[in-house]
Amino acid sequence: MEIAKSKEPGQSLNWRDIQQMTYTWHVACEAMRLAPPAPLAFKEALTDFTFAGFTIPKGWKTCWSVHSTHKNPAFFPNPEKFDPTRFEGDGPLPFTFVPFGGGPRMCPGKEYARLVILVFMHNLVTRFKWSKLIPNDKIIFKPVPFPEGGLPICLHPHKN
Ligand code: HEM
Repeated sequence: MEIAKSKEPGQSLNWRDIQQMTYTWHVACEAMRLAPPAPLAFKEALTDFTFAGFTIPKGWKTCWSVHSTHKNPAFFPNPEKFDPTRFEGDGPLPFTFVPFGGGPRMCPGKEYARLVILVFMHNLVTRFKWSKLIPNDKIIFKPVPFPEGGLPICLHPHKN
């Protein structure tokens, strides 16, 4: 809300504002941890390797799960709890929070996605009060996250 308070009504966000929206981004990250928009991705093994006692031969197609990494209690204690403070300080260990993948083929759209998400959240919060019409609408995976009831909401514009 610091950024929202510093703006005149109708004044647009600038790049410096975006860089300072740390808490908002932590909230978005925690939402993507619990419901990763891309919950799995495919890779081809370039060499033979062993993982968790399984030998994966070169050339095999593998599927890695963002979802199970994000729910691993060794990296995210009490993993079902929505807690944006997990991202404070140094945040999660490298390659444990991977909604955009990791390594050389990491999502090239990450920064653009961050920009769009932050601008959307800023405008939603500063312009509207909103409420869910289905209070306990669940997120289901088929295989991407989807609100079971379609997440209808009621938007009430702020007075000023
Ligand atoms: C919240 C939004 C987004 C999420 C969660 C997301 C997630 C991902 C993930 C998990 C991968 C696979 C990375 C890997 O295999 O290591 C990926 C790849 C990719 N993403 Fe995104 N993405 C998002 C938005 C975007 C946007 C906005 C663009 C383009 C403007 C984009 C373009 C791509 C491309 C081209 C690849 C393939 C990269 C490659 O194979 O070298 N993504 N994304």
